Amino acid sequence: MTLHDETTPPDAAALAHPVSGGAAAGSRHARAVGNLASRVYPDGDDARADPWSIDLERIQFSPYFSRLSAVTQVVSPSMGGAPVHNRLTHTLKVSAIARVVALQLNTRSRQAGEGDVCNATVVEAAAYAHDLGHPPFGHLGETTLDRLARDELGLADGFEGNAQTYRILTALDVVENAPRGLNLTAAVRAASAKYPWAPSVGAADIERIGPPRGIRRSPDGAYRVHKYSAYDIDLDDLAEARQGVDAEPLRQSIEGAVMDLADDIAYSVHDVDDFYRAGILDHAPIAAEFRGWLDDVLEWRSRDDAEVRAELAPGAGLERLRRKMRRDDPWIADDEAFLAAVSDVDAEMVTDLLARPFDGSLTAERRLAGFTDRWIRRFQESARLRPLDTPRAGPVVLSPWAWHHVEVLKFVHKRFVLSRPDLAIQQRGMSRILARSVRALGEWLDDDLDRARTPRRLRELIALAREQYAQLPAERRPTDAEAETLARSRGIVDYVASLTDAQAFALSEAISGRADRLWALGQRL
Ligand SMILES: Nc1ccn([C@H]2C[C@H](O)[C@@H](COP(=O)(O)OP(=O)(O)OP(=O)(O)O)O2)c(=O)n1
Repeated sequence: MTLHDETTPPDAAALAHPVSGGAAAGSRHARAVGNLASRVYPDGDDARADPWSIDLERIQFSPYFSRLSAVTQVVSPSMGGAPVHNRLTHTLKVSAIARVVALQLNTRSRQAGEGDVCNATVVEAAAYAHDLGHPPFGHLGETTLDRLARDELGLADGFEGNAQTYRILTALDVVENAPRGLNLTAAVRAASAKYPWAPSVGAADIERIGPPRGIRRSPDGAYRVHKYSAYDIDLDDLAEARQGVDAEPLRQSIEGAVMDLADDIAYSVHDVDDFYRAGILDHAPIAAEFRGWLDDVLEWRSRDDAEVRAELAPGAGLERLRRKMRRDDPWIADDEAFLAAVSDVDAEMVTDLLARPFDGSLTAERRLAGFTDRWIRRFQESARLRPLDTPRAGPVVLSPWAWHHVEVLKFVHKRFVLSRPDLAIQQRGMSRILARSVRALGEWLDDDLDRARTPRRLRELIALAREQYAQLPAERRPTDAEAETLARSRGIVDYVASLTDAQAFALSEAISGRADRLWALGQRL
């Protein structure tokens, strides 16, 4: 069985389903365009070109965007060795994929006699923006900064890469004619919010539709908000942006949903590419895992959960994945689709690709390019509009078949790359580097005798956060003393989060007394 069966275009009836708040798909932009294009501050630039292209340009010209070339995707680009994706090369691919998905959705909609369903330039802008908030060292940096923010700095809304993206767009980055942020349109800001809520989202709001992806109910009944696109001080900006798009509470806009699935498509394929090239994806253990599951599908399905959780034999990882998908996403999980996905990945990736180690030859390059092109195209073509019948999915989704294939590819990466102890040990070191920098900056700010020499940018970031806390509505505004502490904390986190991997290394070493790192931070300090 192959993916091809399931990449047929969605039918006209599917396209006519209500999306984002019940509007007929084709009428959405025509009706709301005034609000979609609104900016927080008056902006002379809008006379120059269409507002979405202006936003796209602002993001592409941002120093936060250039910085992504020196930020970890999975492993740090500053480590040398085999070339791997960094957050910039990843972003470029997400945006190329997202644009094609958007255009395909529009073409099919027009063929079905409807208008466009999404704005391709807004989709592209959101894709360019989507990872701006990734801190040094990628996900590891995100977890470390979140822990430090909550446990040591008193920030109840922690640190989250998506929320940091939104903060950069709307508060930290600058354009000439606005006091803060890039002054983007409501449509682009809303589309950049993959998880359109803050950690303070109320249980009643969650219960209205059920917990979306990024929010989980824990055994004590409370909701844990793992992913979110706004900190408390940026929430009003997000709420205002979302008034301009007709997305329901806790639901992505159509353009945001396209960006989200393009992200999944991009990394599920290019992570395999990176680690196959680097010689990290060993054929034998991966083939054993796939064979171990495929040779005993019925037997695996019949075993009880506790047994499978403890099982070490090859195949157990895939079985745990199957159970997790059924548990978390019963609206789409399907045993036949899972079996097809494991069989296809086994045939096309494990047997065709990994069995022959990458040797740098043009033949190997062609084989890899064929694999990448084929899978990206299938996934792209499978994207379709979906009625809002589950809180776990946005208004645009991958087909069930493509979704299972993406999940199996991600599994290979998680199981055979991310869980390696050699990667883990290095990440533990990087975590220490960030913790050292955060603590040392805090001590410096507390040093009455030397505070005046702290970096000007750090003090400006603190002042910005202080101003934002002071502008919160009375019922959410902290006291002046609390705001002072919170602003200091948010400023430190903003400062460290916007370093590149190499700058984070240099800061930590310089602050620990390594004399040869004196100029390594450049103008940053
Ligand atoms: N513990 C982890 C988790 C993920 N990754 C890598 C694998 C992918 O290349 C990329 C995925 O992370 P993204 O931030 O791009 O996307 P997600 O969809 O996982 O998260 P989010 O929705 O928060 O963007 O990061 C990693 O190195 N370590």
